[in-house]
Amino acid sequence: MAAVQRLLRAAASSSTSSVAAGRRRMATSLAPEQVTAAAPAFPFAGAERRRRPAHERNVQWVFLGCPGVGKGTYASRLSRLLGVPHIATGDLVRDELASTGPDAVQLKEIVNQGKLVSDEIIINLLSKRLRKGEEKGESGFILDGFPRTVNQAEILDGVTDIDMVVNLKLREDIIVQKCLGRRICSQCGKNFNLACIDVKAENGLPPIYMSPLLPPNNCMSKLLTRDDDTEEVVRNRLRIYNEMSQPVEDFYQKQGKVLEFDLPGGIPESWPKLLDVLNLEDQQEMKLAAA
Ligand SMILES: Nc1ncnc2c1ncn2[C@@H]1O[C@H](COP(=O)(O)OP(=O)(O)O)[C@@H](O)[C@H]1O
Repeated sequence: MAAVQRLLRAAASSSTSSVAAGRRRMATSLAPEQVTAAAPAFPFAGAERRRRPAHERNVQWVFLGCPGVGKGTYASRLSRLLGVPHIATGDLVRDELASTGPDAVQLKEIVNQGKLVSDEIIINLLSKRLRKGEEKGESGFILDGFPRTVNQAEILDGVTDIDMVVNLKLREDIIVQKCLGRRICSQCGKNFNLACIDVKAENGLPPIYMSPLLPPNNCMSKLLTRDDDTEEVVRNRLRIYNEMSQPVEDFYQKQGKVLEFDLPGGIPESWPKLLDVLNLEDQQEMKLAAA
């Protein structure tokens, strides 16, 4: 069964607080003889056997980090380098908001307060995106913004293998400045950042310089700020991240899959270092040589 169908089945049971709860509910809804005879040990037990081994597919990575840390930037660069889709659940939510879909109004309210949308909605959006990709022959992925709760991480674990989790880190005061500088071009859809971060070394912390990511002239007059990039909402998103998503880091730490990466600065400083720790410098050189 395709990963998408497994995820959709997981979404159907994700309205409970956890996969374990879904498993218990499934067992208790069955007659006792069915529990022993028919109930699988895990709702996706068949899926376990059909997982594709890593050597038969492309990488399946997750990017973690506070809102605004730069997950999108690095995940999309790596996805181009490795030839895998970069799937950002925030983008899926924004696409849904821009649509006239049935969830759009309810979603807008949640997102504009910096809150998380329900696991059920997000998993449905992700499943749809994965299904489209599978139809096009995509293999592997870099997930950005998912999972954000332990429940989402458990569901993902139930349907597919995650090879590695890259956890990007940056000081919170810098993250707030970066979020407030974010702009998106209403015409081409590209992301830019007007903030120039120049923090001196203090209290034993290294200096950090991040140059702005300025748009070309033709985008300049079409820049929009996301409705959820006000200081109040950004701080709320960070608070929610610390509460809900910090445990996701612990979840993957226990599996020994986390690569911690402290961003040393902007893209020029961080990108080569990230390639170095991921052992991807050769890949980058090959790609440049082929270009
Ligand atoms: N995995 C998820 N679970 C729940 N809500 C999500 C998830 N991913 C995105 N969202 C919703 O979309 C909004 C924007 O997400 P995103 O673009 O990832 O934020 P940021 O760029 O600030 O990290 C979030 O504030 C949240 O409301």
